[in-house]
Amino acid sequence: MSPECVRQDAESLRREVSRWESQARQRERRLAELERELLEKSSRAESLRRQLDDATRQLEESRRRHGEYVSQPVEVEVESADSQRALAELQAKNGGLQEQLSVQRQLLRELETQLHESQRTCAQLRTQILVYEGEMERAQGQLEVEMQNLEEEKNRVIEEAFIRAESEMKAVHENLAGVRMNLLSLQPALRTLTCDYNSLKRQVQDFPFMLDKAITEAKQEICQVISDVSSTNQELLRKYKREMNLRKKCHNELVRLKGNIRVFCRVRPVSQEEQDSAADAKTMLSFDSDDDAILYLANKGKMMTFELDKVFPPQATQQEVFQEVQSLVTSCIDGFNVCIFAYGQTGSGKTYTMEGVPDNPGINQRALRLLFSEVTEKAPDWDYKISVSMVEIYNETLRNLLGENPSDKLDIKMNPDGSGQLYVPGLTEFTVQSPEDINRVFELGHMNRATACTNLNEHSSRSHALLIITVSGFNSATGNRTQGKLNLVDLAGSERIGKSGAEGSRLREAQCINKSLSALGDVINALRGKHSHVPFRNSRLTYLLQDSLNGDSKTLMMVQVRPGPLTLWGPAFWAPQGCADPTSILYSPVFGPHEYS
Ligand SMILES: Nc1ncnc2c1ncn2[C@@H]1O[C@H](COP(=O)(O)OP(=O)(O)OP(=O)(O)O)[C@@H](O)[C@H]1O
Repeated sequence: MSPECVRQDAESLRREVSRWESQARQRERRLAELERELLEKSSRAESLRRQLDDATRQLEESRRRHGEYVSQPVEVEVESADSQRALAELQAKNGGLQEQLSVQRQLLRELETQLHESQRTCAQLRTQILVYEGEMERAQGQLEVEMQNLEEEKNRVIEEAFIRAESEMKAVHENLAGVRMNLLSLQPALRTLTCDYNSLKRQVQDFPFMLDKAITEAKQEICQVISDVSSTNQELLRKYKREMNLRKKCHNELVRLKGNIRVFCRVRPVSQEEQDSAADAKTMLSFDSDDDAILYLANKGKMMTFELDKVFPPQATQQEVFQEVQSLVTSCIDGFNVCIFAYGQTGSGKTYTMEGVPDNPGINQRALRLLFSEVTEKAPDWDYKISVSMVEIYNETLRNLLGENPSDKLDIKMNPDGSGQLYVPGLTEFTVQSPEDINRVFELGHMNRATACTNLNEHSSRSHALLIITVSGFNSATGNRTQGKLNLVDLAGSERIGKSGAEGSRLREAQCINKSLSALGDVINALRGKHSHVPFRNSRLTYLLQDSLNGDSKTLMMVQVRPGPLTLWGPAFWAPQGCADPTSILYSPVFGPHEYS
């Protein structure tokens, strides 16, 4: 039992005993009262008895006297009438005394009854007192036993605590001895520290003077460094401008040597459906493991070789493709206009290359993210603004995909500012400041494109989708300004009308697509051939992109190819030499094909 429990038990027993004691005291008081009452009643009974005795004595006296009178009746009768009157009075008195006696007797009986009653009560109370005393003795005995137990428990607990305290004391003494030892060994260290502290204190006192001196020296050095840096900056600025000019010259030279139009080819992987159909899966294409610019095509026992700027095999990833185009993308930060076209027949992977899929984005998103990181790196010298427009060309009609009314038709006009530049009145331009803005813009463009048609997949195959990114920069140090435009174009599918057998509105759609693709081919051929006249106005697409195809702008044609038998490939590989189809560049003297038997 814990000391706390023992203490609580003793406390409750103590309370119980005091309760019993107060009860006993009450009963003792009551007993005393009853005894006092008994005494009173006994003395009253005694006085009544005395009264009774007196009355009896008087009565006896009266009787005796009466007897005397009765024994001498004649004498009385003879003696006098007075005596007779006295006799009558005595008789009346005797009657009264008789009555009094009977009353006193009655009273005595009552008092005797009361006395008996009181004696019985007294006996009962005495018995009760004896019972109480017995109980009290028993309680006292119990209490003493409990007290004894508690005393023993207390002694045991105290003994245990004492033993514990002794062992703790011993441990504390040991610790103390260790601490004393440590203290002894620390004393020399303390002396060293005190010495160090004193010397530091002296140094701190000297510090303000030293600081003043150091600040003055540092100021002089900083002034010197600032003047050195400023002259170095001017030197660097001069070199930077010279490098920029050199870079531009080199680029122009490169463009002149290579032409500013590149052609890449991307072959998409065989889909599950195509794999299931054994005939379709048989591909006639092969690649050169040593030269990533060569594509082989087996046709009627002959091997044709196409030489392009770059060929991406089916396993090429979105990142690998983007890596090859990123220098073109960033050149718009330097003020160049750039066009990247995805060209190919329906299902060849144009949208996959340009837009990509949510978890693996294509050139559009990657280009915007790269532009963001590049312009951020150039801050704070350069301050850039990136704005975005989205346009769709369907049946030679221009639609504003970021506008409030995407079904409204837009027009292309000459800018009234006299710059000779074209512009599209009413075309919505969003300034984007973060990758989140880009996502919002793409979502809006996609939603507007979807709401304007009944079947988005079919519609997107038959319309050109353009993402136009304008990057304007201002260098606060040099005052230089730049403006470049990046046009990312997902062209409509390039099916041949004759083969598709289209009629009515489908025929008109196909004619429009062919017309605009031919116009694009004409423009590219005229630009590559450096013709004096370039027929930009022959289609909405080439007219809209005039600024971005002309001059020192850069163009990339990404020819998308779907695998499978030759019959499925469409005009990309079938266009006869000299045909206006833009893919005829594949047949140009530069790219081939070279036939081998
Ligand atoms: N490189 C690739 N890797 C994996 N899947 C691809 C690749 N290229 C295309 N695909 C898939 O092939 C299918 C057709 O591609 P996509 O829709 O991009 O073709 P498209 O040329 O844009 O067709 P359309 O002219 O009808 O718009 C899609 O399911 C696409 O996800």
